[in-house]
Amino acid sequence: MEHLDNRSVALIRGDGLGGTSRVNTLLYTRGAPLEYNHWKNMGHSAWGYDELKPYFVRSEKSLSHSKSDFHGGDGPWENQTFPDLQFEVLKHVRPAAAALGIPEIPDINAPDAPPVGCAMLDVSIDASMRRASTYSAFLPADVAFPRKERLKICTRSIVTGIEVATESSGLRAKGIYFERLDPSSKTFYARAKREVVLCCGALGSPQLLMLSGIGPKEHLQDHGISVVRDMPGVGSHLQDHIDIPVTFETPIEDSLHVLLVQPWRAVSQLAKYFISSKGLFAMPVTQMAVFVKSSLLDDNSEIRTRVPEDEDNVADIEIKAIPVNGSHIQYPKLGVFSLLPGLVRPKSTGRVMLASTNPRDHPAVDLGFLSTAEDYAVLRKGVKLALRLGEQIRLQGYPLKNLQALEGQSDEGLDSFIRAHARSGFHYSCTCRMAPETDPVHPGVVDDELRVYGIHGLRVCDTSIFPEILSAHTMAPAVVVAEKCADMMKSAPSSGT
Ligand SMILES: Cc1cc2nc3c(=O)[nH]c(=O)nc-3n(C[C@H](O)[C@H](O)[C@H](O)COP(=O)(O)OP(=O)(O)OC[C@H]3O[C@@H](n4cnc5c(N)ncnc54)[C@H](O)[C@@H]3O)c2cc1C
Repeated sequence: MEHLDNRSVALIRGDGLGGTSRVNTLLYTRGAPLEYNHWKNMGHSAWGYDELKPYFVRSEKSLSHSKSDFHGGDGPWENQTFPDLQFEVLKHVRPAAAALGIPEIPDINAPDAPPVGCAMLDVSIDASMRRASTYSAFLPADVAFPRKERLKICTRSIVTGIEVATESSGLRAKGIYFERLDPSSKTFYARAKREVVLCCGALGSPQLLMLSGIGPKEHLQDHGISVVRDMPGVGSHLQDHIDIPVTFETPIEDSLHVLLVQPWRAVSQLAKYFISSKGLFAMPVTQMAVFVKSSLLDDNSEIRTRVPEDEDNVADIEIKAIPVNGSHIQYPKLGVFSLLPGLVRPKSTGRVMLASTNPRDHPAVDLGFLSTAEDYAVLRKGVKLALRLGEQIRLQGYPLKNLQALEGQSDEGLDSFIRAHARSGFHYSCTCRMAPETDPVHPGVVDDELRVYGIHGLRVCDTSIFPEILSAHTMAPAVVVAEKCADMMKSAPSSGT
């Protein structure tokens, strides 16, 4: 990436039923009501917090919070907090934050959660201490099997294109082409009786649209693809959270790395998990995070005592505390603790393009990280705050050693540290954005009912439709998009849209 000293950063996606929720960190956060109300104020009247809250509640079964106006108690998707901290270093995080004037937040998903605080996070792990992926929650055997006459699931398959026909009423998606992953597979065709719904994620959905001739005309022509519909918005406005790992050495016993260095510990912990559903394998990697709104920090990342009047009261920095190495630099045999300041309201945007016309190739992704100066300013404060938290943990008597050399804390020094260590937060969004197609800067791809402009019978339903990225981890908002999409499809006329 141009602004990361031309470094590449790793991107991850889960390929399987349940998508990336099969491999992710399972943190369940929703974002602030103000952010959804911002979507609403952008003109998407059915996408404000009050309109979406019933979908959050409908899908959720919280095992840690009482059922309420905003927490679900009967939904299919379980989550819980993990207040029992198994690593000493984690026990120091809340006191360290308190010493810096950062209070505890009892529930980060409460609509009135403040923009500064330290919170135990909800994690989508079920009562049996198993991963509650969207697959296990929403497509369990008792839902899938009774529907097997009308529900066909093709695993180990890849969609290679959408068939779009020209009818008297205009363009219409008629079905999809797909292949088995086996390289010698023939091509199959599935006809859509009503609609085609793309849910290939913010990297996959624009790729498939472009492979099908729907995207920026010049880019399609460069790849020799016949243009079905010129849509400059497809793949543009890619947004992602930017994480900067700040790593520290801990005693090996006090880091998850103990499982690598002492394999017998891994075996005994695994046995403990299978026998009693307890131990390290029953714990999420991330249990807590510190949230801060950068305008409430001064240049030394001290909390200002006088809070500026600001209606946009949403944290733009999230610092995750994890007992493991969060950086791309390897520290074999060391115990590592990381604080991961993440910029969760980035201004930088990138794009998804085709690398080739082969659907099995990954798309070419430019995250566009750090293409605006504003993002640097927030990240500097995030890194300084992480260092101050580390210092406080040491002041409490914990033997924490800095692992990365950071020459002073000048803007130049911090910026080069940020460039050298930035990594993806894996929250890719907005590449088929819900926005007017005529938006002069970032043209939209879908309307408020997630229908692709100018093509009947085609919707997109994943994080690519976000009009703007949220400060939340993106899995719970993706589920809400899916819940809402299902309702809109049920109420659509049977001839399709
Ligand atoms: C390592 C990691 C950790 C994360 N941790 C968290 C977390 O703790 N909390 C959180 O909220 N979010 C987290 N996320 C992000 C979250 O998982 C995603 O935002 C969310 O899963 C996005 O949902 P989606 O439906 O938009 O896309 P996905 O879940 O990515 O699903 C899209 C699916 O479509 C498939 N696909 C793509 N193209 C094709 C094709 N042509 N044919 C067939 N299938 C195709 C992909 O293989 C994928 O399985 C994490 C992500 C990663 C990578």
